[in-house]
This record gives sequence, structure tokens and C-alpha cells, in this order.
Amino acid sequence: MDLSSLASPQALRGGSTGALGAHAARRRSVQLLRPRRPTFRCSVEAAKQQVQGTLAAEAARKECFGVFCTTYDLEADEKTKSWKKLVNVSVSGAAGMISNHLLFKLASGEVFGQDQPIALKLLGSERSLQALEGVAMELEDSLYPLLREVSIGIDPYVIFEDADWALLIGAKPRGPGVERAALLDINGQIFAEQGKALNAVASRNVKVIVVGNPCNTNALICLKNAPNLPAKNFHALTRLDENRAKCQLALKAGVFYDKISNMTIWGNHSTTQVPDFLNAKINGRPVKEVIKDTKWLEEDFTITVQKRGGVLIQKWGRSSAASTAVSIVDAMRSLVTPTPEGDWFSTGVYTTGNPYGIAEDIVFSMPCRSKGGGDYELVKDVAMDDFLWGRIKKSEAELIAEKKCVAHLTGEGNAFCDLPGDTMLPGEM
Ligand SMILES: NC(=O)c1ccc[n+]([C@@H]2O[C@H](COP(=O)([O-])OP(=O)(O)OC[C@H]3O[C@@H](n4cnc5c(N)ncnc54)[C@H](O)[C@@H]3O)[C@@H](O)[C@H]2O)c1
Repeated sequence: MDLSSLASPQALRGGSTGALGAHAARRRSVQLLRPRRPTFRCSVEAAKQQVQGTLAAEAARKECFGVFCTTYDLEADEKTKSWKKLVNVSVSGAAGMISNHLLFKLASGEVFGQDQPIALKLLGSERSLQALEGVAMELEDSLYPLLREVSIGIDPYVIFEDADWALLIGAKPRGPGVERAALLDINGQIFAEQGKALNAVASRNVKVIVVGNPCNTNALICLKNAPNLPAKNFHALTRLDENRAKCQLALKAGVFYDKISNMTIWGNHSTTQVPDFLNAKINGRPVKEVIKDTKWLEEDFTITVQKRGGVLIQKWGRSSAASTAVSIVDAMRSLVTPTPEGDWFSTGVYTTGNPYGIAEDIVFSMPCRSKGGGDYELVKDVAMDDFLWGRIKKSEAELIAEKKCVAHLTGEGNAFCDLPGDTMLPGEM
């Protein structure tokens, strides 16, 4: 495409289509992404940049989706406004239950604030493409001022283009009779492909949060297939487990849940996960000083957190999509806002260089702090005792075994799958 034809805001209105290069050739059913309000860059150069960012979208102009297709001239008052640079958020499994809550939170500004415009790029499976259009229609009808662009599609190489955030939610559920080893392979293939796509087209500093289960090992597969991206930027979501643990401690101590801090979930997002009551605090005091019931802490508390998702499904017949979406928002906000002094949050991250002695080269949930720029550091000053360490080792053993099951997907030779018992995901019973 000749960019000179797009050098003025007025040219944005005209919209020109033409040759779009390699990515467009890969494009399948992607729908158009366009600003639905007057574009918010006003210099000629800025207009060029914006148009460059949406070049690929021009290819799909005929498939343009509703109100997100409309382009406008800049209006005089808009030219004087200073806007933050658009943040591109790619979401896989966008027609699923978790996304059905999450997308509307993202578009309303809950993560990035009320002065941060965003683009949502929604990835679905072939089967869910029509449902994805339904999702886009709901986003249209919500009239979110911060939502400037929406695109939908089934090709990760298109949907992950320039992604600043990739929220990888889409995965196959574990059906009746499906072994955990089989699930690791089925979903692992999805995350290997998506890792390759991120490696090729995402922002070089993209932050990736893997939600689709088994999320720790999926995150490992994903980062191994994205060697040109920092491994540190890949997360497995364990924030829902942290939130559940805080809720149970608050309940037992008879305090409001905002009084619980320093809650770590160690390990795998499975029933081997370790909610850490040794380091957690209630009203700034160690949990063990406030809750004297050791048996409850060592047995009931941990099991309740580990199995909370399964109990919820039994009662409601559905999984915990809403609270998972909330926890994704929490996890993102923890990375983009400074962690309160003395506190920390849990996230599953790459273990290489960890100060605790946990095996290297796996994705393990650990306590982290952030200065707010999207990055994080591991917390070093945590206490350890035999009870906590013993449980951490079990979760570590499980993740090492899972890693061996997916060696064919991480480029580490032939897979050998010998899991230490068929442990469950938190939503399974
Ligand atoms: N880490 C956590 O804390 C946590 C919590 C709850 C659920 N989960 C996991 O999140 C995942 C999604 O849960 P849900 O309730 O939204 O499920 P869902 O079945 O409602 O939605 C999943 C969506 O992903 C799509 N999909 C499947 N394969 C895809 C692919 N290759 N690319 C893009 N999209 C694809 C499906 O079509 C479906 O629309 C599951 O794996 C679930 O186990 C994780």
C-alpha cells in the first residue's frame, strides 16, 4: 500500500486497499479493526503510524464488522487532545465463558485506567467464529469510549500482531475419561503454535498470561516456542487460587478479605498447589498468630482452596468463569500498578534464577512484586519450613513430570509421560 495516500487524517476516511504483504496472505476470516470514534492521533506522521498499524485490517475491509468499520475525520477538538498510545490486547478463547466476562472489564478501563484507549484482538477456533461475531456485536452495543478497535479471527499470526498483552484462555476442556497426559498433549499443541505466532508477530515486550489448562505447562510450552521473546514475560494464572485462599483466611479469622496480605500460591495450578499460610498476614500479623487452629491450616484450608473450583461446578453446574475473569484483571493490574509496600502477589513464572532452590526451567507460581511497568521481581525474603517445603516439592515433582510429557512440544526430544498420580485441575473433582 502506498502510505502517502494515507498521510492525512482525511485519507483515513477514504480508506484505500492494496497489496498488504506476507501477513495478509495468511489472513483467513479476520474481521476489520478500525477506530470507531475520530482517530486520536492528529499529526501527519501519527496518522501514518496509526494507519500502518491497521494496514492488515484494510485487507479485510469487505468483512468489516459493524460500527468498528466506521472511519472519521479528526474533529477540531480531538486534535488538541493528548491520547495515550493504544494498547493492543489479544485474547484467545474470546468466545468462551471466561472471556465473556473479561472483555467487558478490559474495555471499561478496569485494568489500564480511564485514560488508556485499547484495541481488542479476539482469537477463536474455527468452530467458535460465529460466536465471536456475537461477542463483537455485544462490544459494539456497549459503546465503550476507550475501546477504539476490535478485530476477530482464527489465525494467531494475524490476531497477535503487535500485541502488547496476550491473554491465552482458549483451550480444550478435559472431557470424561481423558487422561491428564492426553490433555497435556492436546492443549500443548495449541500453545506451541501460539508461542510460535507470538514469537513472529507480537510486540517484543509482550506480556503473556496463560489461563488455558494445564496453564503452567502450557506457559512453558509457549515460552519455549517463542525464543525471541523474554521468558520472564510469560505467566501462568494462579491469581484465582490466591484470591480463593485470601477469602478462606478472612472467613476463618472473621475479618474482611482486604485485611489479608502476602498470600502466596506456590507451584502448579492443580490440586498440588500450595497456599502458603506461613508467610501470609492478617491485619499485618502472621496468620499463625491470628488463627491458632493448626489442623485447620494444615489440612482443611489447603484442601478447600485446592478443590474450590470443583465444589463450585458441582453446585452451579458451571465453572468459575466470572471470578477467573476478575483474577485475570487482578493479575494484569498487579503488573501495571506498583505493588503496595511490603505486600506481594502470586503468579506462575519461569523459575530460572529463582532464589528458593526450586527446579530451574519450569513455570512455577511464586511471590512477586512489581514497580508497575509491566515487569516484576521475585520476592526474596520469604520464610520456609519443612511443612511448606515438603508441599512445594510435591508440586515441583508434578511439574517436572508434566514437562517430560511435553518434551516433543518444547524441542527437548521425545516425550516420556509418567505423572505422579493423575492429579486434578482445581475445577475437577
Ligand atoms: N488458570 C486458571 O485459574 C483457570 C481458571 C478457570 C479456567 N481455566 C481454564 O481456562 C480455559 C478456558 O475456560 P472457559 O471456561 O472460558 O472455557 P470455554 O470452553 O467456555 O471457552 C474456551 C473457548 O476457547 C476456544 N478455543 C479452543 N481452542 C482454541 C484455539 N486453539 N484458539 C483459540 N480459541 C480456542 C473454544 O472454541 C471456546 O470458545 C480452560 O482450559 C479452563 O480449564 C483456568
